[in-house]
Amino acid sequence: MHFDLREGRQATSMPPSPSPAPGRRTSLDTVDIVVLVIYFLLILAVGFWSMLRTKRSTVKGYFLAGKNMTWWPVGASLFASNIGSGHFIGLAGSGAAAGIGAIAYEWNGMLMVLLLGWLFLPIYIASGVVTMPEYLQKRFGGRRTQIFLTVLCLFIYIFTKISVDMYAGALFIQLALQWNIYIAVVLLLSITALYTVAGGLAAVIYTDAAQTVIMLAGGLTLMVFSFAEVGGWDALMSKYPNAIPSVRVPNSTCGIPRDDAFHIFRDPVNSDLPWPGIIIGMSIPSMWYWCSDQVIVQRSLAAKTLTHAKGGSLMAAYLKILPFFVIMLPGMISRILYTDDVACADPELCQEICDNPVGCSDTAYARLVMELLPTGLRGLMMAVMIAALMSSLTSVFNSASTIFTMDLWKTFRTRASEWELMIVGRLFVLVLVVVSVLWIPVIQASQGGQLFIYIQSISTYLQPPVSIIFLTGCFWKRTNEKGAFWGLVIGLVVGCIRMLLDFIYPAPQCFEEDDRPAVLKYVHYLYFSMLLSFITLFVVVVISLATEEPKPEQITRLTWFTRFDPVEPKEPKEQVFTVEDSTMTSEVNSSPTNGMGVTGNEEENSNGKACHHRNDSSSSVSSVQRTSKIMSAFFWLCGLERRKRGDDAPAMPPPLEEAICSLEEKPLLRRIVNVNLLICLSVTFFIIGYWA
Ligand SMILES: O[C@H]1[C@H](O)[C@@H](O)[C@H](O)[C@@H](O)[C@@H]1O
Ligand code: NA
Repeated sequence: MHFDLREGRQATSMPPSPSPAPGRRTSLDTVDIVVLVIYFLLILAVGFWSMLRTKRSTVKGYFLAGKNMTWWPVGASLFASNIGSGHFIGLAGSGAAAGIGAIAYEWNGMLMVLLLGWLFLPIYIASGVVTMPEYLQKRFGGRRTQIFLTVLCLFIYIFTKISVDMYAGALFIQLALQWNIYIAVVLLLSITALYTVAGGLAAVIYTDAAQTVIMLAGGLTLMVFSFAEVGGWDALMSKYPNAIPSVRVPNSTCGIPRDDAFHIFRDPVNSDLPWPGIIIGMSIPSMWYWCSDQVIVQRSLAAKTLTHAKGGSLMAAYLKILPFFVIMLPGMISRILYTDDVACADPELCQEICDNPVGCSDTAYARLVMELLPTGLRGLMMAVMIAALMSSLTSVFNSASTIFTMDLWKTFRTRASEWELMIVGRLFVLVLVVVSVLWIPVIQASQGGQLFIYIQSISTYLQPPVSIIFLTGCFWKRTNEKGAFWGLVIGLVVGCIRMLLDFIYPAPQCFEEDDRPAVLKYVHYLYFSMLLSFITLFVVVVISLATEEPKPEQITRLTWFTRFDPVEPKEPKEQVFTVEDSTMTSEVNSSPTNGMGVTGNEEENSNGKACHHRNDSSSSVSSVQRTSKIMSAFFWLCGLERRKRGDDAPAMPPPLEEAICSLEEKPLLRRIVNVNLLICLSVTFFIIGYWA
């Protein structure tokens, strides 16, 4: 039995290569479908298991499953949220096109995820925030920085995460099965929707762990097959430089592999990834990704204790060694095996082969899957791709709708009911999806040859100003609201100008003259990242110093140096809650004895001071009890509610993970993670040094 949904035009233009590969399969067999079905059942099972599991434990609001997370689900979830289909397609494609250079992004991430655990997370925990825009709100006061950041984040998600992963996933399906790309997108989206509904948001972290296992199992299998096919490690090293396509543009270097293919650090002036840019220019956007973005930080905040969060960081860092072996090297092997197609260097030929005149290197991974793997394993790889895609999309959707409802909607509609928030959160995901699908043609047109480079260059234009704001906010007490806000605004204007220019003047192909404006021609995007960071930093520092000092409550427990400060009483307007007692109502505030939340059942933090939490949705707790049974069942299914008979769990996610503000760590465990930090850092520097 064969499942064939080929697009006519595609199919006819398909056998383009001089020697049409005879054994090339373009559809899945029954066995593959069976494997896929088993995969879905497994994920659903894990989803339900974790829903039930979290349901039986304490009921402290929707995300509180998170407060019990140990290091391994946290680490796996960090990894799974990070590595998406964009990485599988993009990293392999960049490997095929330009060698190992782009792996610097992954290995740089290893350092940044450690930085999160050891430097940034303690501050976020101490501050008791749940979202990153909320941190800025507390640290700087006012609303405009918070709102600005939220909107910006949502744009970044659309441009660099959602649309890219959807495009890559669809591209994979299209290449593998020759389905129409839009059928593929719709299919992927419905699967993700199904999964989100059935698995529920509470289950995201555990299913992420399962997705990680599948991604690694499938990826490693393909790696073994590709190394076997090419003839092992030495064959890869010796054959790659000779993987030159037979048809090339005459008198050009097009199609010839780079000399520095096996080096990460490349010429500072004439290369595709200049080394000073790799060291500094890459670290700043990467710091946004790992240390100040909701998608990642939310996972770490879900850890039981600071030590477990650090353990999660360590695990994610170790896992991030793997994409090099599992994705990038196979991509390079693909170029050796299918040189004429994957490394095509003639625009017309490329157009025929993969519908893209600029190049076909991004087909590298899919090509391996379809040519090398036996029936059954191709189904597994399909599952891998879907796992990569879904584990990233669900995390992004989750975080995006969290910040949209909490940091935007609630700011403008302070009296919004649970219902309203719930509907808004859901609808918003829909909006995100639609906008992202609309963006896909732009990616298709503008990615040039390498999808991975598209992701990273867009990131470079939007993320550095945010990193600088968080960096200065966390580590320089003098930073104030005006400095931060204007730094962000000016930095972004500069970044957006460059981004627009990039869209207007696409990079020339290898045989074309570079007649772009000088800012594009001479300032590599990694250098631009350095420049942009510097401009932002300059604005932040100058304006902060020229204006008034931040108030004490904007510093206490909100910077590195003040993270152990005693908890200050909150402003009386704000409802103060203890962790245990989520049913307290507004009377709390009028009662002088416990109005500040200093009651017996509070956690002690490392100073022996009480730590309290704000619960935003407290006012509607009672209305929840009135919700009908059918609706609760519906909510439960949608992952909107986690409800135990007799409990008054709020019906809506927004209580979120209650902040864990204790920085306490057990001395022994602390020593263990610290020793591991040293080991992990040594490993990181070793591999980077080895491939330098
Ligand atoms: O996986 C990488 C992402 O694709 C990049 O955008 C990040 O900047 C980098 O840190 C990550 O390691
Ligand atoms: Na993923």
